[in-house]
Amino acid sequence: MADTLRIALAQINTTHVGALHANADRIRAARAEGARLGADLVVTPEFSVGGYLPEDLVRKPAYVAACAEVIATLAAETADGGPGLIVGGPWADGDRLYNAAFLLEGGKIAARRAKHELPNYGVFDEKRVFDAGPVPGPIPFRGFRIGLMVCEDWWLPTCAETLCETGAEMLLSINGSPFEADKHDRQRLPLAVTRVVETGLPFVFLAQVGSQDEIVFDGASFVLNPDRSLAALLPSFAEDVRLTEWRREGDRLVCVPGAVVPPPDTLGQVYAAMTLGLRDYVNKNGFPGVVLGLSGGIDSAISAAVAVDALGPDRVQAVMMPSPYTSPESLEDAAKCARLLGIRYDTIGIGPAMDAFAGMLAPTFGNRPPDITEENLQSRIRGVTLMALSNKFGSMLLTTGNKSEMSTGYATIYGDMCGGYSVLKDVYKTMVFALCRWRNANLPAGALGPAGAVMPERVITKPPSAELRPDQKDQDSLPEYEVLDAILEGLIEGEKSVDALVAEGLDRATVLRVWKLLDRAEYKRRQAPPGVKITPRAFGRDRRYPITNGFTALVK
Ligand SMILES: Nc1ncnc2c1ncn2[C@@H]1O[C@H](COP(=O)(O)OP(=O)(O)OC[C@H]2O[C@@H]([n+]3cccc(C(=O)O)c3)[C@H](O)[C@@H]2O)[C@@H](O)[C@H]1O
Ligand SMILES: Nc1ncnc2c1ncn2[C@@H]1O[C@H](COP(=O)(O)OP(=O)(O)OP(=O)(O)O)[C@@H](O)[C@H]1O
Ligand SMILES: NC(=O)CC[C@H](N)C(=O)O
Repeated sequence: MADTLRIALAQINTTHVGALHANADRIRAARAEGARLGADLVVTPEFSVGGYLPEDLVRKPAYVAACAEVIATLAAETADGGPGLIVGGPWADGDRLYNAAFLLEGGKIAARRAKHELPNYGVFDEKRVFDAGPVPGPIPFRGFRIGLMVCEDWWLPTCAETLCETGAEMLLSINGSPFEADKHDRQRLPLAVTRVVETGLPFVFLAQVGSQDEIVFDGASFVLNPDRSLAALLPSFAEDVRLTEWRREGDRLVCVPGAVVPPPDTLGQVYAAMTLGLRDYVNKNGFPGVVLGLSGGIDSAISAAVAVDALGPDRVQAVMMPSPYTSPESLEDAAKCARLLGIRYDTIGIGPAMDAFAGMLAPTFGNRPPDITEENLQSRIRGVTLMALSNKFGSMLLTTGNKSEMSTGYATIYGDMCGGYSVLKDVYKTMVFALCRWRNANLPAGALGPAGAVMPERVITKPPSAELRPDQKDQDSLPEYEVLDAILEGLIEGEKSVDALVAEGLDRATVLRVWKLLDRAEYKRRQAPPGVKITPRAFGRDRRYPITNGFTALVK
């Protein structure tokens, strides 16, 4: 009986959903690296061939057939005597379609395991497109019995328990686990410890890294030994192919302890997720870079910083678009921020367009006094201008609204909401302030931007203002951000009642006002660009509310 097994954990960015040949090349490179390290088995993440999350793409028979072809090719390549290979992808079996793991060994598909537990909550809808496989049994591999599971399988006890009872020597899960701040400490590690305690088996969590539309995969793969000690923790937000060595000790399989790379602190994780999300979105969709409006305010400053760290200064263009209400401080701060970041900075005044619209609309508006209409026009003129630059130069427009604004509708639809992607969509304003301070004090790993402060201090300390009329401040229209964000978190992430929030010390009238703002802004969010998921309840797939909602009027 063999006593040593070497498993390479390929924590890779499988290029993107549907890019099967590029994904296969990435898998091949990981297998070659595993072979170089002396691996017997190379493990790649959930749906590594097809790209994760495939959503309704799996309903296309052509996609499923193409995946099967690529998997067959990869299987044939394992006739070379090198390591076995675990990949993920769709498996059409008669009229059933599974999310499956495939063991490729000796030139063929040696085993398949269909995902048994299909996640159908949060961002997931797997019951809609996949059939559930049977509870898995262990797979024999070179003298060892491996308990292979596909992601959600290990989040519930049944599969691990059955694998243990049927003789598995280790639990090995391949994952596509979406990032949420602190998910490793808060959820994955404690749950993995539970599975180890329940079964007495070592546990491997092999995760993918990268981003697909709104979802970031943060990596942080790990191995737990039967005594619950952490034998390996791979980096967060970066690819890695790590060799793990397994030995039989009595009747147990144990992993030789290796490097443990803890995830960054919470702000570091959120910043890294925003950076990876934007980088992969822009690169996978083939944009040369991004353009954004730089107002001298905090939201556009941090968005620009993330863009520079994601793409490098040469791929980011900032545009200041002053109106008669733009303060000299904003002009100075925007220019200084662009200088600190080393990005191209253009100035395009919007006064002429404001005058043109005022003249065009005057006969129809008659003697109605100026109001929010004229404010929104400024925002829309900026949106049209930025989209013109995007059309002309091919860069994607980066939109800058944060979660506090998206929650309350404090943004102009077809105005500052214009754009292709957002890094702040799921970040509350209070966290925006903290992230700015964090970035000015830290150079994130892998960042393409400069070290040191990249946002002028005044951008962080001055009161937020949209500058759409003289002396306007956000707090003329909204509660203080500390109060607003506490209420929003309670209503959105907590689904709390008005009474529960009042019992926590919040003012009833303010809570009611925010509740109504939140409900009424649903129509804006449905038309908002996608953005990086950071919290357990991001707008979009994670939180699906009706637009037409009569319950709002009943809330007291
Ligand atoms: N249920 C519904 N379904 C579909 N459409 C609906 C709708 N309710 C209103 N609408 C439409 O939406 C329009 C109102 O929305 P919109 O035009 O956006 O305008 P509105 O929401 O009234 O105003 C925009 C708000 O955002 C603030 N703002 C603007 C720009 C930047 C910033 C900032 O600091 O970041 C803040 C601004 O001060 C103001 O409070 C209506 O005129 C109507 O056309
Ligand atoms: N004068 C300006 N020049 C360039 N872009 C602007 C200008 N004013 C607003 N924008 C764009 O519109 C977005 C919304 O701006 P606004 O100042 O109204 O609100 P904000 O949410 O406080 O954002 P910020 O903190 O970036 O100012 C900005 O982030 C920026 O991208
Ligand atoms: N892809 C999956 O099955 C992932 C589901 C799992 N609960 C997670 O969030 O990590």
